Amino acid sequence: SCVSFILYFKSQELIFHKRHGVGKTSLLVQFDQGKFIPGSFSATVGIGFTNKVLTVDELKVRLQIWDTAGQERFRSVTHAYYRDAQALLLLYDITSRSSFDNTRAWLTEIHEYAQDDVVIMLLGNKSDMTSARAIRREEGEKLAREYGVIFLETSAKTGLNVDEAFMTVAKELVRCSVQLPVEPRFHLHDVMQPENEPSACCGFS
Ligand SMILES: Nc1nc2c(ncn2[C@@H]2O[C@H](COP(=O)(O)OP(=O)(O)OP(=O)(O)O)[C@@H](O)[C@H]2O)c(=O)[nH]1
Repeated sequence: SCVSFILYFKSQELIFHKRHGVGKTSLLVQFDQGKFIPGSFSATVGIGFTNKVLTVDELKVRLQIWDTAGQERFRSVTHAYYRDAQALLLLYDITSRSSFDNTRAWLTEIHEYAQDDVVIMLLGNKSDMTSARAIRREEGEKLAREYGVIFLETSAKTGLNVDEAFMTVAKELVRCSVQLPVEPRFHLHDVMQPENEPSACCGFS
């Protein structure tokens, strides 16, 4: 048995027209290939995606991860993808205050465009760059708490929490889809028993 989910991966960073990528592509490469390829990724243009299959409680979960351009000029393109995504990964760079400030704006925006039961994860990337850190871990945790979303600090370079981040999202997606009592979006009842207690895990709390 296999279930599929669409993940939408987003970051945004524009400083005086100079691009400072927060590491989306690097994080996906680390997740996909288990290695860090430094430097020189060409800026993501438009939208690309990676497919990964994870196993959650013996259930195969296919994640279709859409890597989207952070740049403002692609906004109208990327808005269309909010609606289809079951999970949103919002990435900021712990060495960049502006990338962190942007996440608050997205969290508000998501309310408007995303499905109500979307799983949201906030990720603070480049956690290996301790001497350049501009955002304390507690600030990330606080923002995540405020919006009721999951939070982790990651490093595409060292691989810290990279697998954990996607595994956490996959588990949450399975848990949330199992809990839909009336019209399950995924027919999981053959393989898993629905839990009795509904929880506020899905979507904004
Ligand atoms: N030290 C460190 N550097 C990183 C990390 N992740 C990415 N980088 C570096 O940051 C720069 C930008 O990374 P990209 O992966 O291209 O960023 P991006 O978010 O995909 O950029 P766009 O697709 O244009 O939005 C590159 O020089 C990477 O090598 C990390 O976890 N630690």
